[in-house]
Amino acid sequence: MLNKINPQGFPVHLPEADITYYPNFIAPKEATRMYETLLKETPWQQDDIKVFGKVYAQPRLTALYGTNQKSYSYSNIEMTPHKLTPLLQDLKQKVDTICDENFTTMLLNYYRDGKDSNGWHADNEKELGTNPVIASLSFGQERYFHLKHRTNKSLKHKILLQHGSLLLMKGETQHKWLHQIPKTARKINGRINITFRIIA
Ligand SMILES: O=C(O)CCC(=O)C(=O)O
Ligand SMILES: [Fe+2]
Repeated sequence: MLNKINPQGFPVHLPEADITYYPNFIAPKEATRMYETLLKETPWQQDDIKVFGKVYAQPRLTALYGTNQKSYSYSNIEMTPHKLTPLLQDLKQKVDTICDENFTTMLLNYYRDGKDSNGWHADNEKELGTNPVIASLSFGQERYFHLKHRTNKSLKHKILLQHGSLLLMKGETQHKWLHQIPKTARKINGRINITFRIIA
């Protein structure tokens, strides 16, 4: 199945970041088949998160998968990984190949509609090590991915993450920049995103 990826990537030119966007990483028809499978076979969960001492239901559904049993913690949530499905193994192989990495951990996010979102953050948890490599695969509804520099407020950027695309962030990106998927008032369909991470 490794022939099915399109390795054409475009650098996203931002200071103190190392980001590449592969708009057609997976062909649309195959990406649609994958979306349907992920939607159906994933044990989606909705966790509570604590923000400034108040408890909220996270505005999206998630699931964690891993090649090891190492848990992943963020926003006071600790997740233990499920074993990879055949589809996730295939996707990991494709993403490992293009990134020249050996990812261990996949965090799946399901944004059911425009009210689901992911607030400003960086993927800089200590289990990811320094300068973590994060690869992000998108399926379904296109959503904007916003980036803002942590200290230079004039530096911001947005990327429309299309169906079947891959976004690769590495180097100092997580230390210097924050990212989010904002809510939208538009009436939109669901989107599934998979971030590939390495937890040693
Ligand atoms: O949904 C996305 O594209 C981003 C997900 C994300 O930033 C994360 O899971 O850390
Ligand atoms: Fe993130």
